[in-house]
Amino acid sequence: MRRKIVAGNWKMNNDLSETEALLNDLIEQVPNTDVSVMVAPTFVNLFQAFNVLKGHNIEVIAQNMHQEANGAYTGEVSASMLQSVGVNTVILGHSERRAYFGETDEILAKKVDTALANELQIVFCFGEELEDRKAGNHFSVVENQLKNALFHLEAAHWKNIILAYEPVWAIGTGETASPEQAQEMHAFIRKTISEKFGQDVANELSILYGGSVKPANAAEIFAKADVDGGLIGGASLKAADFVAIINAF
Ligand SMILES: O=C[C@H](O)COP(=O)(O)O
Repeated sequence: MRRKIVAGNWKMNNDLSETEALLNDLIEQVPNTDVSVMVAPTFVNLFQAFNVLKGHNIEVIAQNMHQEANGAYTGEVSASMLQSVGVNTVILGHSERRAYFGETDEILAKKVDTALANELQIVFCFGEELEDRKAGNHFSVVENQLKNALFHLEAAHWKNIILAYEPVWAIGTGETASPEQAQEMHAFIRKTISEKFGQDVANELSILYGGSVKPANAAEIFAKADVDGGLIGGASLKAADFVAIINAF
């Protein structure tokens, strides 16, 4: 059985008191559910997020990490630093990291290796830009992103990987991929993984959709056979909206 997951990526939002307030709202409102619920606050609030959520069924995850173990990388955070505050899961490859911070497939392949070597689970993000889709190149772009960053892995590694397909044109724009577009791409991704790593890996792999998921559209996206949940940006910043998305399963 594949895991159903709803993860909130808070991006660079919420200071300490806002973080505490939103987490307390989530404690009150998140239902008992078979959906794995995750939230990704900014680095400086991870430690306090664990304190606030102690004993509650919401996982605190990180938005990023550096590929090196330690050293002279001013402003960066390592895998072992994340682990030392209790983090077990890290988002890698978000399109904003790729676009604004120059994260290439090659860097991401290294980050993936470092995360796995440190026994972190990965939410690996990828997705095409609008020009790619308009040109009809979206499948090959996605396939290359997967190949370049993940195809050097072994089948056994995949128990620690969650994929998040996020078409860049749908992130923060209010424009969502249609449920059919999401399903078509998710099925392609599962087939691609199956061909390389085998049917068992593909069957167990959770593939999330991200890009303007809201309470109004979550149910029809999550209803699709190969969509196992969502990576939620803007709508994860309001407890009521995030909880409505969890309840959309
Ligand atoms: O990580 C989340 C995605 O970038 C989606 O963001 P969004 O829901 O604000 O479009």
